[in-house]
Amino acid sequence: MHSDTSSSQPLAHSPIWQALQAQAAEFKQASLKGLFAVDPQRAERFSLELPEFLLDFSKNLLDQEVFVNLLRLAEEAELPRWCADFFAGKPINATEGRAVLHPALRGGLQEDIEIDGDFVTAQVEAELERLKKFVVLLHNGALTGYRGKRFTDVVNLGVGGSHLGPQTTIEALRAHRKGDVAVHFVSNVDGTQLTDVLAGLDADSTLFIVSSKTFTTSETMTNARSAHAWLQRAMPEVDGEVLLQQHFAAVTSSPDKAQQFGVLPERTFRFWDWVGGRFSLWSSIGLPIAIACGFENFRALLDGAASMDKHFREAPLETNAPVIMALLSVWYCTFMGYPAHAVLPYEQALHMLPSYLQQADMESNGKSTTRAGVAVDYPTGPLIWGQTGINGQHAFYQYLHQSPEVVPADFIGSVAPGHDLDGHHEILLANMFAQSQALMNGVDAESVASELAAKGLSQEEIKRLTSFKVHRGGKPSNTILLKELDPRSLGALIALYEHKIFAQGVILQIYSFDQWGVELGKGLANKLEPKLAAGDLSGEDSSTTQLIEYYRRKKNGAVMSTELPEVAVAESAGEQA
Ligand SMILES: O=P(O)(O)OC[C@H]1O[C@H](O)[C@H](O)[C@@H](O)[C@@H]1O
Repeated sequence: MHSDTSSSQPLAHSPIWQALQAQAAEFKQASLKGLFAVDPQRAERFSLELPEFLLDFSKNLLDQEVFVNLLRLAEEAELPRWCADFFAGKPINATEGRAVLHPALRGGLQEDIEIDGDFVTAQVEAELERLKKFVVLLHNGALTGYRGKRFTDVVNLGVGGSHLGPQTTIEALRAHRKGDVAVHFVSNVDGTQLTDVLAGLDADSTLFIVSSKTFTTSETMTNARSAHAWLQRAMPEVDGEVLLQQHFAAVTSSPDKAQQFGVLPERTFRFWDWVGGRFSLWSSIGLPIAIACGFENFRALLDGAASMDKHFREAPLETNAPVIMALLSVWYCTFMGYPAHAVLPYEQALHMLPSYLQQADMESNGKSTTRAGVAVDYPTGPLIWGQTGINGQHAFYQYLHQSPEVVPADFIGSVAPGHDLDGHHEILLANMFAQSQALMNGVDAESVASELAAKGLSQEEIKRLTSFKVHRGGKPSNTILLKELDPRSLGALIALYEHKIFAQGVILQIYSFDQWGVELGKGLANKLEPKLAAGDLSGEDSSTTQLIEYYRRKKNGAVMSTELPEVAVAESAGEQA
C-alpha cells in the first residue's frame, strides 16, 4: 500500500466540509445573473488563459467565498502532496500496488524515475523510436502483406482504453491526417462490427493491430482470432502462423502473450503496468494515431499534454485549471447533489470526446469506498454524458433548459475552424455562446409576458402561455475555448481532464486508478458463456435462467450467423487471383 495514505484524515463532515454543505444549500437558490450583476470583474476573476485555451468558469454557482473554501478543501485533502507523489512515481494506485505514470509517456515528469531498475524515460523514448520507424515503413509502403501488396488499411482491434483514446484523437485531428493508410477500429465483440469493417477491405493489404494492455480481454482476442480466420480464408494456401507474423502487430504490456499468440517480437510494441488503460493513448496504444496523423503530430499531441502536466504540477491551486475543474465537479456532484455532467463539444471533430471522458472519468471515480477502506456516504463522481452540442440542441437541450434537474455542462469550442467553408463557424460559435448564456440567465415571467405582448397576444393568451415559456436559468457551465484544435491543444485538453479526474479522486479520498467494478461482470460473462449452449442452470437466479432458456429455445428456431463475411472474402480473394 502507498505508505502515506492511511495518515489522511477523513474529510467528509470536517468543518470545511460542513461549511461547504451550508453554502451549497444557499447556492442552490442563487441567481447566476445576480452573481454577475454584483461583480463586474466576475468573468475575469473566474477565468484562466493558458497557452492553448481560455477556461471561463465564471458561469458557475459560486462566489469568491465558496471558491476559497473549495481551495481549502483541496489543501486539507493534501492535494499538493498527492500531486507530488503522483509525479514522483509513488505507488498511488494502492489497491493494485502500482505507480501511475502516464505523464512519463509524454515528457511530463520533472525528474526521471527508476522503476524495477529501469529509468522510465529511456524505455519510453526507445519504444517511441520503434513506433516512429514502423510508421515510416508503413507510410512509404515498405511493409507489405504476404503476397507483397503494401498495407493500405490498418484495423485496430481493442476495447475501452485500447480503443477510445486512439479513435477519439484521430477523429479530433481529422484536419491533421498524414499519409494514405486508412485506420479502422473494431472494439465490439458483436461480430457485426468486424463484419462491416472487413467487408470493405482487401485481406492482402490489411494489417491488424491487436491492442490490449493485458492481451487477455475476451472481446479483443475473439476479434483477433476472427480476423486471423478471415485472412486464412482469403489466403488458404498460406500457413496460419505466417499470416500472424505478416499481417499482425500488437500493442500490450504483456509482450510474451502477444508472442504466444503469434505476433513477431519486432511487431510487438510495449507499454507498462504503470500506464492505466484509460490513460494509455500516449503510449504505444497511440500507434493508430501516429499512423493516421503522422509521428510528428503524435509528438505534438504528447508535447501539448506535457505542457498541461507542467501546469498541473506547478501552478498554485487557485490558478490551476485541472484543480479548478475538479473542485467545481466536487462542488456540484458531492455538495449540490447534481449527479450528471454534460460534455458538449461545438466541434464535429470532437464528437467522440464525451465517450472518451465517460471511460476516463466514470471508470476512475465511480467508486464507493474511501482510501481508508470504508463506505463513502457522498457521491464521488458525476455521470458523464453528452454529444456534439449543436446536435444536442435539437435533441436533449430542452431538458437542460427547462427540466427541474440541474446538469452542469462543459462547452468546448475552437476559435479556428477545422474547415474552410464560409459562414459556418460563426453560426456554430454563436450557438455555443448563446446556449451557455441562456442556461445562465433563463427568462423570467415578466420578460416572457412583455415579449408575448409585443407580438400582439391577448392578456388571456399571455396568462395562459407564460409559465410554459419561463426558463428558470441558473444552470451552470464551463466554457473551454481552444485557439485551434491542433495536436498540441488536443493533448493539453485531454490531459486537463485526466488531471481533473485525479484531483477529484484525491479530494474525495478515493482511489481513481483501479476499476474493480469492471471485473465482476467479466467473470460472470465467462461463467455464463458456456451455459448459453447447454448445461445446468439450477444455480442461477430465475431472471437469468429465463433469459438463457428463452435464448436456447429461440436459437434453435433462428438462423444464427457466426460466420464472418464469406462474400467479402470471396470477392477479395477473387480480385487477387
Ligand atoms: O487493454 P485491455 O487489457 O484489453 O483492456 C481493455 C479495457 O478492459 C476493461 O474494460 C478495463 O476496465 C478498461 O480499463 C480497459 O481499457
